[in-house]
Amino acid sequence: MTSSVGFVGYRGMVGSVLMQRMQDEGDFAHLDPVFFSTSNAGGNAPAFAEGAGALKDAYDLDELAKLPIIVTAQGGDYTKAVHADLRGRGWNGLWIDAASTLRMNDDSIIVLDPVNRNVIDAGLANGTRDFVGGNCTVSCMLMGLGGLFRNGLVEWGTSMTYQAASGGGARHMRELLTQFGDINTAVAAELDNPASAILEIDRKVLATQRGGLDATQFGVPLAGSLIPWIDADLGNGQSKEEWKAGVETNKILGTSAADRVAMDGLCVRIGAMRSHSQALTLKLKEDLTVTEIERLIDADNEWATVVPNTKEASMKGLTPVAASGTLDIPVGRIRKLEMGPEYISAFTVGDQLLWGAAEPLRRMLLIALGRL
Ligand SMILES: NC(=O)C1=CN([C@@H]2O[C@H](COP(=O)(O)OP(=O)(O)OC[C@H]3O[C@@H](n4cnc5c(N)ncnc54)[C@H](OP(=O)(O)O)[C@@H]3O)[C@@H](O)[C@H]2O)C=CC1
Ligand SMILES: N[C@@H](CC(=O)OP(=O)(O)O)C(=O)O
Repeated sequence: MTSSVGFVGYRGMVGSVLMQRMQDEGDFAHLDPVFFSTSNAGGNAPAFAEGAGALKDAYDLDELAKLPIIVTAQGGDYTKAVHADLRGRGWNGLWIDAASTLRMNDDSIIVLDPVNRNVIDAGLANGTRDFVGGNCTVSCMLMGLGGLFRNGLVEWGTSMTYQAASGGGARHMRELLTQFGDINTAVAAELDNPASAILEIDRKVLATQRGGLDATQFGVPLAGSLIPWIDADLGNGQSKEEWKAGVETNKILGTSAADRVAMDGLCVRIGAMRSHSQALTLKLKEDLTVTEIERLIDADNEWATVVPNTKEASMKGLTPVAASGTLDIPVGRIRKLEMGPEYISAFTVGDQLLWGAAEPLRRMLLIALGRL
């Protein structure tokens, strides 16, 4: 007996990665998918879902309410527009969502089952119906460093992020590539001539960045530069992305107020395509050896992988290029800092469309279906 599952946002960036993972793992054999669209109701369901019928209107509450499980990667505006009304009319199904809208509600759980399966199971048993994927940097950090956090070894931490263009969505990725291309075009003749002066090339690049690039999505040029602010301005000097590090980490871990781990830092957009990186400083509660720290990280889950703290291994295995498209979460640059024996550094990279977005949703669906 299979369960019907509604999918909203299946063709967006997170939704596409989710669909691909579900096809790769054969998940559709265990459910009857119903696809929804906000823009093309009546159109064809995706080709991979043979027999799924026409796309339904994602704003049609009657259609949504027929389903025991809805998975959405459509975005926060959609969640705001539909979720409360659906609940308001008595719908008691499971809502599995990629957007941040419901994350910090008391009656929702942030899903990252390799880290908080106990919280998810308890929630299901106690009647929780809203399960939300975490912020991408938070989820990737906890997948990598779960061995330290879950053993209660972290007193506080800072996370300085290097976030890829894909965190903004498909149009942001296209804009970054277009900017790189336009910069290259502006100095193509000089690059072809080995005798041309590098300062002249640099001057032309800067002039193009300052006046000749389309920056509609990011607001300012990203190619050859960076943007030290992600998400909304909270008005207290902190960005919303930075705020999420503290509140979401503690909610996922289910820490009590007394055990709260202070997490804060600066979130920065860089010109990587996909995969978020972060440099961490952690104050541990104990003076552990680096060997013991590495053992705890490696042992925590099957995806966290310690990269030896050498130049060669770091350059090869600890980059967005190495991590993108994989479920691996490499963690490297682990060493004691000058500040004292409990202070360590670490650097981790994770594909924020996989563990940072689609994979926790996919696994929550499998848990709900009793398959994980
Ligand atoms: N990007 C990321 O790294 C992460 C994103 N999230 C969250 O996931 C949610 C979805 O994000 P994301 O997938 O990036 O959003 P996208 O903008 O890629 O997709 C969202 C929706 O846009 C519509 N759409 C309009 N034009 C197109 C087009 N040309 N191609 C594809 N879809 C189109 C689709 O709806 P329709 O088919 O109905 O027209 C689609 O479902 C957001 O809430 C985001 O915050 C969470 C973690 C990480
Ligand atoms: N804000 C993230 C992506 C994202 O969608 O995060 P959230 O799900 O917390 O809104 C980024 O831009 O890299």
